[in-house]
Amino acid sequence: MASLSVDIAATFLSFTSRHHRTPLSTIRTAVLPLLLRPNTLRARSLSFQSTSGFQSRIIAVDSSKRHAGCCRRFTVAATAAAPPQSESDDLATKIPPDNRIPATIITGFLGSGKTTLLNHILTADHGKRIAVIENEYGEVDIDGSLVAAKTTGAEDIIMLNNGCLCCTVRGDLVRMIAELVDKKKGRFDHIVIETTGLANPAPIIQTFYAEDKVFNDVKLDGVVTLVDAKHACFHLDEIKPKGVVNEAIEQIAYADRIIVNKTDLVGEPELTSLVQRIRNINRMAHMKPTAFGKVDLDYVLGIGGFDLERIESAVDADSVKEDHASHGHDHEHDHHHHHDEHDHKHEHHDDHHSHDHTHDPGVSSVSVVCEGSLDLEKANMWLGTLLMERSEDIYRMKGLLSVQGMDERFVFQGVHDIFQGSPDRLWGPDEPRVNKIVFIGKNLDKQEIEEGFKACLL
Ligand SMILES: Nc1nc2c(ncn2[C@@H]2O[C@H](COP(=O)(O)OP(=O)(O)OP(=O)(O)O)[C@@H](O)[C@H]2O)c(=O)[nH]1
Repeated sequence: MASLSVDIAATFLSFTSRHHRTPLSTIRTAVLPLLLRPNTLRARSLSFQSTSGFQSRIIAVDSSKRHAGCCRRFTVAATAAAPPQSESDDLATKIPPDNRIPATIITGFLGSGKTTLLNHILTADHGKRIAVIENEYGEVDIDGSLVAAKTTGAEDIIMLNNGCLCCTVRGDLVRMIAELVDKKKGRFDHIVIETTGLANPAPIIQTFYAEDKVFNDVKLDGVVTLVDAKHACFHLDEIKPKGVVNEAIEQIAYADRIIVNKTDLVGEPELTSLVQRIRNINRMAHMKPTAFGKVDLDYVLGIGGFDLERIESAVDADSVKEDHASHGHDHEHDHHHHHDEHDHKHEHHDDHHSHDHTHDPGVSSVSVVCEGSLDLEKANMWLGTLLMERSEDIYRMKGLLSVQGMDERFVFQGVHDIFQGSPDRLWGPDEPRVNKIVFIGKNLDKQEIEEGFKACLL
């Protein structure tokens, strides 16, 4: 398994070093398939090798077809002239220039304030025309929950009812985005997707890469997670049966922006401890405490959380970005809102009263910052093997690397088995070649990651 992984990473990174003068806008992205299941090894291996003459490519795995071992391939615009290398090249397509419509995922546990934030976005004066996709269970009182949206003219409000985006409704999401784009392109500037409180964001994120209908027209701008300052610890502490995810933790782990909401209901010590706890899970996200979802709009829209061009700010692990300025204790509202007030019926919905204050989320951030240049082969071996063996546990990753022989910085980001990397700007003549990587995931061993990474340095 390791050698295949090495092939994949080596092909990719070697490529980038050969074409290091290609501007980022031309070679924007490559997504490598990391192999999760032995029965998919062969298919993906063959398809990858058949593209080895290409300048860059995307290979995206449709996770809904993972069991069947299916994979699809795209090639980048810059490679359009390359002749087909194999039968499967008829699936080749171009990466569009990045004027795709941005989409923001708003997630957060039940009652954390997602709709409140959405209403704030829709009523704020930002001049953007926003299409909203709502994912709710059962009958939805659209009049009640999105009054502001209706009256202030969200371009479209589409309901995805009776299911969770993380499972049955994903196909519907793809269809709805495709339909929006087909019928209303030009009439809206941004898509906002509000998930149910019990959704795991990963499959929704993957939809933006694995589904070409979506990928060609829409780019994921970011994941915004609402955290209920009053009840979050309760949910984070919840022990789930083996193999069942704690959605509250996952929603934090995948976030680009975390809004710690309902600060009017807690005191400073409670908030400080929650903020620290969130920070332990996700060191990359920006975090802002507030009440009633009141944040600046540019905090949640246009954040470029998946843009390679913006990796640097995310991997700057030392810059912990809490903004206490907006911590509003001046609100006197007493909306004691508990998740039990919701009557969502879903198979993931466990008995919230059974928690026992054990605190072992197992999800954390690990960052490594070190100066030096990486040996390409060793780095390939290490990264390839890590992703091969641990991609299910690695929720998000971002990195900025100095590779021996490359004049540019190499930036990458990923979500599980989706990996994107590209040369970035040139290193400055006197600029220290500092590598920075951050992984957010389950059961990460900081020492092992740090030692493994440092062993790749020359
Ligand atoms: N006190 C207080 N109440 C809030 C705040 N933000 C939202 N609420 C209230 O909390 C309740 C739930 O807010 P919603 O915006 O509906 O939360 P949600 O995440 O969309 O809820 P679900 O979709 O049911 O998961 C509503 O009654 C809001 O008015 C806040 O900052 N402070």
